[in-house]
Amino acid sequence: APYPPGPPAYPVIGSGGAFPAHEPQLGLAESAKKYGDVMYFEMFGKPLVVLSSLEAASDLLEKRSAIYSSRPRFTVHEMIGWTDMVSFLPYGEQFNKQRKFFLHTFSKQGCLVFRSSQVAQTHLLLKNILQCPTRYIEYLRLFSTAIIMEIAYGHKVTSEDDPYVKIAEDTNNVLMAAGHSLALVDFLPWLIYLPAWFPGNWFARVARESRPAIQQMRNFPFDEVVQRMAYGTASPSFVSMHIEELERDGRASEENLHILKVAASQMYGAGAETTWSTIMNVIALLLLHPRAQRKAQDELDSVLRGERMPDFEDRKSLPYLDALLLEVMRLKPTAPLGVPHSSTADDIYRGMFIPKDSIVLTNTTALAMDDRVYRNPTEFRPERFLPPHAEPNPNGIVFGWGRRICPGRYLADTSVWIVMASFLTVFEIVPEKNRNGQDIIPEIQWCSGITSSPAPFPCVIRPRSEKEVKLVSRL
Ligand code: HEM
Repeated sequence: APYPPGPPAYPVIGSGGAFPAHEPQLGLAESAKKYGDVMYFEMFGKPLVVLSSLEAASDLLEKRSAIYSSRPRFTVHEMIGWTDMVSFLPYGEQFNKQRKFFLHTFSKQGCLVFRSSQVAQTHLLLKNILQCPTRYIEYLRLFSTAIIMEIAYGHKVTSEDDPYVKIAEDTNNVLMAAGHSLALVDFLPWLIYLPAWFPGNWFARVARESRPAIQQMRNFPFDEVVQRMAYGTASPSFVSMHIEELERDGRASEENLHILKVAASQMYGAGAETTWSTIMNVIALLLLHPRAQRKAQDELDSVLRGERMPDFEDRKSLPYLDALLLEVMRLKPTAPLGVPHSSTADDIYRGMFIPKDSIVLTNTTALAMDDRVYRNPTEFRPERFLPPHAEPNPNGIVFGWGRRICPGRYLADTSVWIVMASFLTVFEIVPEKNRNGQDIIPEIQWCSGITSSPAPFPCVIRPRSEKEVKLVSRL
């Protein structure tokens, strides 16, 4: 069978030259109009397949997940020394062992244990923003870090001076420096043999400088939990709950404790930036869509009046807010080009040959913009997810697919839901004014890497009225 259609390949570079370097999700969505929803690139001899429809993503990554659930090699991350974390691991025994820790703890039901931490951190967030609304971006960052640290290690972060915040910042710097997706060196692995001073060999420097931060992130919080458990002062957390379970089952071997340590250290990298970016995307789009903001607030006001009861286990108990969050996540997917999967066997799909070891990218941006699935897809319209419309839930677009689907999705979803329900009850997001008293409606730019979030934009966050100020002061 022939390969899927794609740009022409040339000697050595293959079709690598046609792969867009900047905001690839946009260029690839354009190419898909020409080549179709399953596109083939030969990148310096390596097969790369780009999926651009819900149907193809679901057919391959879900229905044939036995083949499409591995990961490609992430060379830079390998050099840093953290590819033993679940999100980088190829499909196999190590992967299953580590992922099991997540599935167990963060199932829909399992997440309920962490609900009180999510609510307490949200209250702290509201108080912080009330005191200094202009710093809302930093406070949201603190919130996203604090939630993860509390859930992973039972450590309560209450201020920006906390040592766990420093660890988180250092880790984030590593993530930013290394990127979280594919780099040229993944296709040309011999580049790693170039000396560190060689122009363009940034990865050797990043790897060298990152290692101490990674060791600190892995060891310090984990060792603290072990110590607190020995003193009997540990709060329940992902780590303490699993150590207890391993000890109870007689499986607390050095190897299993190491796997747990690695899994816990992954939570920050996978969960903090993504949660923060998603909340920032909501705030940016609500600034641009005041009517939607007002509608969500009307719904929340009906809760305060006692006419409606929100149910933590059912987001649909606030249907408009639920639809609004889905619409933000569809229109501004937090991971605009998904996270690459790779295939572990040759396959034939719709008569096309997809070779073993293909890198498989799902262009979530193209999926969200598919007008066969979403009517007027570029339009911001939460109502598309409400009866009688009920367009498909963009879950795959947001959280990925099959055996690699984000295991933190229920936790992340409720964090975003609780924060936005609370935030919109108390605050409003309004444009800044110019000297003539007119609203400044900013042209928001979205920075895109592995996650996409708005570049800083002018806006004002303020309490909706004195009543809300009192409400927050009483929390
Ligand atoms: C709104 C926030 C979040 C978003 C948008 C998000 C999105 C994603 C996406 C797109 C993937 C890749 C799925 C695939 O390869 O098909 C992923 C993987 C992952 N996420 Fe999340 N995530 C979020 C929050 C979290 C949180 C809070 C945690 C931790 C509790 C977490 C843990 C993970 C892990 C461990 C993986 C790797 C899974 C694997 O490779 O098998 N995520 N996430």
